[in-house]
Amino acid sequence: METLSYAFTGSASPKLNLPPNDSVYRRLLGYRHGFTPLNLATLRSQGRSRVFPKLHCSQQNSENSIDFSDPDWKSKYQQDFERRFNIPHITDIFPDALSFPSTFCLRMRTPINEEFAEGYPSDEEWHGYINNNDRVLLKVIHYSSPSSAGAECIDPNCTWVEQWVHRAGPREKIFFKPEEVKAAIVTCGGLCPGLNDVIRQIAITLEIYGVKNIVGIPFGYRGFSDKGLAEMPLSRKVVQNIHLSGGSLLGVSRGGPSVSDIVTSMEERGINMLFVLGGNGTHAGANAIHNECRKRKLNVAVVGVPKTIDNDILLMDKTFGFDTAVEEAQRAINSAYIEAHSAYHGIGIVKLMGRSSGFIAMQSSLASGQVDICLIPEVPFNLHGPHGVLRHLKYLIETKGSAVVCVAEGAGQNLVKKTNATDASGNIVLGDIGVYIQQETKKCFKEIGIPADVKYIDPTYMIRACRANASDRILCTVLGQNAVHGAFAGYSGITVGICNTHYVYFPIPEVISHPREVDPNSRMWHRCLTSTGQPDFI
Ligand SMILES: Nc1ncnc2c1ncn2[C@@H]1O[C@H](COP(=O)(O)OP(=O)(O)O)[C@@H](O)[C@H]1O
Ligand SMILES: O=P(O)(O)OC[C@H]1O[C@](O)(COP(=O)(O)O)[C@@H](O)[C@@H]1O
Ligand SMILES: [Mg+2]
Repeated sequence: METLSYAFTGSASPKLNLPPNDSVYRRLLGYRHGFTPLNLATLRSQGRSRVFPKLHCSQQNSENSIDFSDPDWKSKYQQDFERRFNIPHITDIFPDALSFPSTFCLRMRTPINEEFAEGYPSDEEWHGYINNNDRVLLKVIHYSSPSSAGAECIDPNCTWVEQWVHRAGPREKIFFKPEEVKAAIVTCGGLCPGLNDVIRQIAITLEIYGVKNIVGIPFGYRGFSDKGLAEMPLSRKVVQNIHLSGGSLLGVSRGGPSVSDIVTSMEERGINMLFVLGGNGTHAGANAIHNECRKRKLNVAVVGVPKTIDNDILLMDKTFGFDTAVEEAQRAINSAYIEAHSAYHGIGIVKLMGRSSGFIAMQSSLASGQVDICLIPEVPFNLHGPHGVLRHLKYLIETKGSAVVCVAEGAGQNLVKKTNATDASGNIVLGDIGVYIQQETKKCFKEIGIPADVKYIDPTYMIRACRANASDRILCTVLGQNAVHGAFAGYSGITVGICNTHYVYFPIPEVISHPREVDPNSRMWHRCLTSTGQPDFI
């Protein structure tokens, strides 16, 4: 568990040992999913039971909390936030590192064929660069009370505290000479629509800066150690059309060599810019690679691009591929609906991805308007019993004649047999909740003597393998370009993201301290419930 010792010294430079991010803090204070003691009491007094608060009251001791009676608590919190969200820069370890005018020309030239002996062209009069002090507001809602839906509060009064993160984009000064760069791109974890778009944009943008040595590392981190896997040279020509198909040009994998072996391999290959496309696990690896490079005093930029179909990375509006997944899931849900609707007492069950977060299931259910029951990992449910899913299915069959269930793969894991297995990356292999619900539904309707025609659809890999839709492609394009801008600007140990529709750089640890989850007290989840019309299943 994260350390929570808040030592408000009142000195000019307070040493606050704050938790890695707000939601962790909220969790530990019992504010998980926005349920402060206050709003829980309010909701209960209103007789609203659609809440599943888990208050960890035992953790709410004085040692674990900010001293809100300190008149300076807010500015201390902000100072500490500033420190946490500071993005590591090359000058942290090489204070004398030289910078150069950017070769990324806002007025398009062709630096690819230029010699730089005369110095670099600069467009500093153009006002098109990002200033290092440009910031984007992280939270944009001022909740007037902790009882507001989805409230994210720092103190019991839900005081407004501005929290800023760094704006992404090209800087006027760069810290790498393009002709000295060897850039590598690696894609890790599971597939996700848009991987090729990001690879493409990174390669293209690197070329615009004037980099000639660009390679792809095959099959994830494994490609650093497996001698049989050769680097893939990349250029605009090679990547020109790769976005037209799904998957990853470079291949993906789970597991692989140790961080130390990866960095040794990077040294041997002369890689000084590494672009890492992956989810929580990959980013943990990227951050460890960044730290190891610093330990070895290597002048290397490690920049992540969050890739997860599950949309489970903290603090971002969304991750690329998620919109495409939701769109593709419509086909499966619609098929389930047609099958169910056309059958006598038809029940369609669709399982969608989402290891620990139900974003795909929630958004797909909302988008389709055809789902009667949406089940996600964040909201516990009973299958059997008077308030269980099966009882509601019986009601739906009796009243509507058919029903559609959309279940996230990580939902109801307490109901299925544990596999005790892990994949090569150490992720727990989940029990199959979709198959379990299918079997129990068939059994239940047989027992109660009501005919039911149950059809089960598992479209998971079809959704993951497709190419990105137009909106995801734009997101991939901007993220890929910003990753390159971040590396040239001398940042490392960072990842790119979209935050309140603006593009930003985050320090990696802040976005991966735990998987982002659907907040059962959020307006979005309540909208989903309004749309499906489902009751609580507890
Ligand atoms: N804590 C970690 N430290 C270093 N590398 C990690 C860590 N967790 C996972 N990895 C590596 O990151 C890669 C992808 O991780 P995985 O969890 O499979 O996918 P994702 O990045 O999509 O979450 C794997 O090669 C795995 O070995
Ligand atoms: O079959 P695989 O390759 O292990 O992938 C399954 C996993 O992929 C995911 O869609 C995404 O996981 P990652 O973000 O770790 O790639 C999970 O929801 C799912 O459990
Ligand atoms: Mg993972």
